[in-house]
Amino acid sequence: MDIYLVGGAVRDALMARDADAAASSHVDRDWVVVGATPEAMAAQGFLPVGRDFPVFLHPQTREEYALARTERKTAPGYHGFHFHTDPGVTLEDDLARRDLTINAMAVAATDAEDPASARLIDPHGGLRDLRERVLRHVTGAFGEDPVRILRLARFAARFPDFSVAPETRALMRQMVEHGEVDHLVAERVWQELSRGLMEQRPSRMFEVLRDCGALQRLLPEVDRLWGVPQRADHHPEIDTGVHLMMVLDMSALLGASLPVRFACLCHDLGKGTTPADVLPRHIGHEERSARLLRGLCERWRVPVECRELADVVAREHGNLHRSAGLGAAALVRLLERCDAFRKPARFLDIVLACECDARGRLGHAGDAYLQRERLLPALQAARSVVTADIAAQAQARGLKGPDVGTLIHRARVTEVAKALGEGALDRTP
Ligand SMILES: Nc1ccn([C@@H]2O[C@H](COP(=O)(O)OP(=O)(O)OP(=O)(O)O)[C@@H](O)[C@H]2O)c(=O)n1
Ligand SMILES: [Mg+2]
Repeated sequence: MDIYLVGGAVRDALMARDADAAASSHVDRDWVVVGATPEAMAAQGFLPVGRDFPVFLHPQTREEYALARTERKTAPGYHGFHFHTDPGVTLEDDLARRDLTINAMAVAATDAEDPASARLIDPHGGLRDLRERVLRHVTGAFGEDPVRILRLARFAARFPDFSVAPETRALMRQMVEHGEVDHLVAERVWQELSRGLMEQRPSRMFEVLRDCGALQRLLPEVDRLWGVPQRADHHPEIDTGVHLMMVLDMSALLGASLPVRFACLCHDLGKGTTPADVLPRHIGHEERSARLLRGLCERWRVPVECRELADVVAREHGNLHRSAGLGAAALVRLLERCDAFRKPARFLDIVLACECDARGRLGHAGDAYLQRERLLPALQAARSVVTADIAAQAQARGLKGPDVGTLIHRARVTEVAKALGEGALDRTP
């Protein structure tokens, strides 16, 4: 049997060489095995990944070794695949079924330590596309797997200076028109979207998905934000979709976690359903965002941590932005609504998402989020209240649940007022 290194490890080694960077340290190496059978793999100690899937794990390194295969589509969507492997399937056959030319290059396993100096097996011009910074599909096989649209969009977010080849754009549009993305399963969609959100320039993923029409099918709540105006005094970029992309890229620039980036993605969904006669104002968009968010999260089975952060950010981002004008009592109420006393670490995520929102505006990227300088000391002061002591005293006086809550609230307001050097009364009506 002959073994080859393929995919990301080869691509990234060549990119690092071209960039004159240190050898790339691609962690996840993918291997192709030519001229073997499942039985021969098992005899060598490789462990099958699934029953009907020609992929094995190396007994020591646990890296993936796939038998060279061809694929045929038998039904729409992600599940309808038939694999064909036999010892006669060549490396070239296997490379031809891959998604992008830059991912369809191989080197012999004996050269795997230094792929950039090895003899490259590159039947589809992957190296040329890597140098010209083009994402191009390999063959019509791309059209058989709609997940590849999402993968391509994710690679665009990872390699933001790459463009999409015109024929690949056309193919993706055609796939969307034929309803291919309507059969995607939630797990795969969320997997790719979440990875793309974590890349260097998340906006590129959404631009690519929007361009081919996939965004409209997968995330219509996001897609319809383009063309929706906002007040120019608050939002010099005006367009809500443009603003959203700036917020997402700011979240990446600030190294935000996935829940924060997802919260950024969803914070303004409600602006897409603002009645036309109210524009460019968006009164009450927070509540509408939260409702649209619920549907989106159910559709794509978004994990609860992302969902919950996005919900509170959608509801409260405007209140955090306006918190400079709040007195101690209103600040404590805001902190309570954010569940900041039980989840102080999560409150930092809420503030960070709001910072991305504020700085994701034309001309505001360099602003400091001054609200933080008041919100965090307020939280710290309020947390200094020992709730157990107040509860014990209250119980000794015969007080019950809601009254205890009121006493704790008042004590927090007092502490916040002291810390901010203000009276406890609201400054705003
Ligand atoms: N739907 C898919 C999934 C994977 N591949 C092929 O399998 C390789 C390995 O897949 P994966 O590890 O997911 O991507 P990498 O390109 O290795 O990128 P990275 O691991 O850096 O994310 C890809 O390069 C590509 O050749 C494909 O053609 N179509
Ligand atoms: Mg890989």
